[in-house]
Amino acid sequence: MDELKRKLDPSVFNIGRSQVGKHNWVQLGKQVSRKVQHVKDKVKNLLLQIQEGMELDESSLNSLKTRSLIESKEWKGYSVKKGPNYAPKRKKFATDLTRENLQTWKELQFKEYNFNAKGQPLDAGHLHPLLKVRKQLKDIFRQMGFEEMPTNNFVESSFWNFDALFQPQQHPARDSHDTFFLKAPSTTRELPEDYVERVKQVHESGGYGSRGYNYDWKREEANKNLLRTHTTAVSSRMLYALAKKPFTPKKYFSIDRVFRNEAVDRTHLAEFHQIEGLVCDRGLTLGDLIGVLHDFFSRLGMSKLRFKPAYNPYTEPSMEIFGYHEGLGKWVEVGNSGMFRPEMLLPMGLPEDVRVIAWGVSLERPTMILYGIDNIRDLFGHKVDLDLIKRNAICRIGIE
Ligand SMILES: N[C@@H](Cc1ccccc1)C(=O)O
Repeated sequence: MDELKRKLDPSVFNIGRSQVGKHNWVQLGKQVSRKVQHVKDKVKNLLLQIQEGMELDESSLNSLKTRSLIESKEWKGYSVKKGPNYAPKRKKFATDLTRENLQTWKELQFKEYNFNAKGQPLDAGHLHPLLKVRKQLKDIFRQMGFEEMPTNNFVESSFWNFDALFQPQQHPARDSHDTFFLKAPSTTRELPEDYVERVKQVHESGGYGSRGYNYDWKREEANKNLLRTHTTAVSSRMLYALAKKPFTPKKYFSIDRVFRNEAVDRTHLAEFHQIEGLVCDRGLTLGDLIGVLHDFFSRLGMSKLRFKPAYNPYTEPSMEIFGYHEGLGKWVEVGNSGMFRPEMLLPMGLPEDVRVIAWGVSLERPTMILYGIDNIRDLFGHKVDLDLIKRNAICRIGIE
């Protein structure tokens, strides 16, 4: 024993000693003598079996594990088999109802429609919402028999913008708070002299049944150039031109830009667009104005209107217009209107029984309501939101 212990590695000696005792392979005494001829190395055989990939019973595995001769590992594998729709070539489904496909439909398999698929985004130019709404308004005016007035002059004289409209020269709207006056050219080149004289008269001392304003009317004030503050300046020029010819009834409209020296905020810009309509005919009454407004606004989708007495220097009576907005479910202020004063029409030379009914609306307001825009600066001006123009749907005015 002592000799064996010296010769062998201690771990081998220990295992051997416990195994020979357990299996009774040798006689242990003073002398060590063999008791069996053959010893089967069971452990070696088990390890060889594992190496070959054979499956072992639980107790063998456990005995190997406790001796740290093996360790267990896990891995995942997949097996791939042919499925029920297996085909060696990709099948092409028919997608269109063409003549050929219809002739051979029995042999074909049609692709199912995907109703959830989104359409291709259109990569194209887009009209600005103001242009879309302006187009619809122009159509409405034309359907109602209105002619468009020429509005291609942003620069106007104070005379046509204010004086001809019986707006007194000390009116607060005329001072530089609300009006942009021009530096160059600062004054207008010519005005119709005889008409200017009649306007001066009616401002200073009245006439045509009016008392006038009783102040010193100054020509220099009337000559001053400005950026027109309203398109009613265009209406005054058109009515004057109309008065020079034998009278014919007219219906005029315009949609164009106006300028006001205002603090810019969510609802105000220093330049915006006005929609102007007027009807000029003999014997018109306030009832005609209300009737035309109902016709006009119901074509815009507002058939419920309310009127509130108001004041304009050039109209009497004057009315603010409120419309019930079905979409918003509330009353909104939509414009201003009135019948032009005799002090304005008679100096022009229009026949005495001719009346003019007129109204003005901003273009931005209905556009903002239609497109759900709450900041006017997203719509117009240098901060305009170009994405908003791309994203916008087509909105139709009118619900009738
Ligand atoms: N000119 C007015 C609108 C209006 C036009 C015609 C008649 C009466 C009022 C404005 O600027 O608000």
